[in-house]
Amino acid sequence: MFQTIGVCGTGNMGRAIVKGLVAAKAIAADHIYLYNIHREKAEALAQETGAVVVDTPEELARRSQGLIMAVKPNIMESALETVRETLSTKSVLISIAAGVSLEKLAFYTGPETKIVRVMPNTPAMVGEGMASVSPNINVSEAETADVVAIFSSFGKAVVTDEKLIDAVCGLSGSGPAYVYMFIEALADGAVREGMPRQMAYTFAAQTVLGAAKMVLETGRHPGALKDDVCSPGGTTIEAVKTLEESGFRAATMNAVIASAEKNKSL
Ligand SMILES: NC(=O)C1=CN([C@@H]2O[C@H](COP(=O)(O)OP(=O)(O)OC[C@H]3O[C@@H](n4cnc5c(N)ncnc54)[C@H](O)[C@@H]3O)[C@@H](O)[C@H]2O)C=CC1
Ligand SMILES: O=C(O)[C@@H]1CCC=N1
Repeated sequence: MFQTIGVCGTGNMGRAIVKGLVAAKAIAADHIYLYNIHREKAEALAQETGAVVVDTPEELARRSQGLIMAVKPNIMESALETVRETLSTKSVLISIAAGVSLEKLAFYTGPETKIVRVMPNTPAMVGEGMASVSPNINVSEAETADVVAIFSSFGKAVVTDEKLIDAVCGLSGSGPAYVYMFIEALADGAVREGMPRQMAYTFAAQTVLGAAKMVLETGRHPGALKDDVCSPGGTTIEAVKTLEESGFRAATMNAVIASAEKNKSL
């Protein structure tokens, strides 16, 4: 396991990873180094978590056995330029950027660099992340296992062929946004029926959490679990019919495909 981790870019995803790591106690907070071009953002996260702010990207690279690049895809090239020279040959560079291939990352850093592409998601913050992990050829099995261990400490992490990363992005990378929209819509429906709003969010979120747990823990087909809720001639099948009429499944599939397509084009 890495003794030190650096995070370059402490925005929404960088922050979620640091908070997940610290809560999981996967690595001592004072061995997590943060750099943000807007220093105050890194300092705010350091205050919350006990991680350490460094002054320059060079220092970040020098100190980090695992260096997580959590900047936007369009500035990855310039951000890598600032860490390339000081990154130890033994360190592993971990990019979470959508749409930036292992090949392109190696082009920016040099052919010898150990690089792992990871597609995480923001529920990392509460220990329920889902991440894919795709190493390049310079990364050993033990180093890949170290990256999986880091991302497993705050959720699930699976070694994945890089060619599946567009699908991963469309499903679990972007997916929390679709689920929040679903939760909002469920709650709005109940509010329409007279339920107080805060109560509706609790009922909606716990329903999503419980249904997700049923899929993961029973191993049963989601369709069979759905059938168990639909009593013959009952209430649920009326609701299912309206969802089918509204194109719920096609809309959801199209959302995953749209995000995956965008990931390919970045
Ligand atoms: N937000 C999400 O749910 C997910 C994001 N990602 C990837 O994570 C990366 C970051 O995304 P977000 O956190 O959403 O963006 P964000 O805009 O919230 O965070 C980016 C951070 O980088 C900082 N920054 C800009 N230039 C910098 C530089 N040269 N050096 C250091 N820091 C710099 C910005 O001040 C900002 O705090 C993207 O590449 C995105 O594709 C991947 C999976 C999920
Ligand atoms: O919206 C984005 O581009 C990033 C990548 C996956 C989730 N958020």
